[in-house]
Amino acid sequence: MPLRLGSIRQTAALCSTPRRPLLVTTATCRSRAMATVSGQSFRLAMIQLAAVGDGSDKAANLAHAKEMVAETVKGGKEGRKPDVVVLPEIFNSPYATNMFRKYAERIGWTPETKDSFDVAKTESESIKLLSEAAKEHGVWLIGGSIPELSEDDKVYNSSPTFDKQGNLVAIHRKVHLFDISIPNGITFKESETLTGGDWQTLVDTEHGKIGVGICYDVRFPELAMTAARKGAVAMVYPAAFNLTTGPLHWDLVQRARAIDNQIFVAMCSPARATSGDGYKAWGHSSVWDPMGRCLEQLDEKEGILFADIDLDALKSARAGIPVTVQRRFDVYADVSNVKP
Ligand SMILES: O=C(O)CCC(=O)C(=O)O
Repeated sequence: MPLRLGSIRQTAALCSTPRRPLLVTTATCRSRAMATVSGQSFRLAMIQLAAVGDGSDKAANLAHAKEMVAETVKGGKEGRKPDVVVLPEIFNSPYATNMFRKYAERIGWTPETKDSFDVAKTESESIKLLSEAAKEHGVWLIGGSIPELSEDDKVYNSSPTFDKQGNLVAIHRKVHLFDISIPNGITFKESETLTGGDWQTLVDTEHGKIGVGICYDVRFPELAMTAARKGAVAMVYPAAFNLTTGPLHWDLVQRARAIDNQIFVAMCSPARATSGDGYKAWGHSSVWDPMGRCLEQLDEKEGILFADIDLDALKSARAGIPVTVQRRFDVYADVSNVKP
């Protein structure tokens, strides 16, 4: 009998790179499409956050996230403050299709109005809290994801990114909804209550462009490929795989996106719930380098992961295996459709 999970979702590193300063690499593809990789190496931290209790108390989840961001900026054992901090998918609400609307918040940000967006005026308590955390600690914050209620009354699974001053610079609305049914495994249908987003998210930081996707988005190679072709040095996915597809695919999809595109790939999961009949996340938040090596990975428990994103690794991966200049668009189509 397939497990039906329509209703609820909710420290230790297993596998380790020195930092280097500025790098500018130019990669050319045969005939067209040039991607310029530039930026500074940086330290990434991901918080594998545990839901508080059964995950239903939004205020408690938010307070815990705030506490964990404050802990993370202390920089772990090495005491080195991260530049970019990431939270997991749907961290302020249970992960359940019938809960999203109840927990959804009006944010009021759109790509068109982003320059006039004022955090102080948003109705969203989660956005206010995350913005304050980013500003207080002076870090980039990819704020996991939260259910968002749009002006036209649709609900999205949305990942907000804040700069070091606390400005909300991007929102990625999960593009590919998690609708799957695996016999004797898991059935989940986000489209019961969610709408898919309709833009790609690339965040310009002083460290380089970072692409943001959410969980199931990782299964669509085109999203990562086009981000890389537009110059992204990393794809970061707040995520929450499950106990069926996690052991099979979690590592593989990240390695595949990393190797194919010669970029860093990171996925940040919630910690696995230890009780209750709610969604059980795979955990295992991890970071992979452009050669497909695991830089750091957690187990299933709550924890904080730190990884150095050394942009020289992009240069050497692309020099050693120069697929970026070996493509044969005279033989097959350039499906990325990214123009130089
Ligand atoms: O792709 C998968 O196996 C899991 C995806 C997922 O859990 C999600 O999109 O929330």
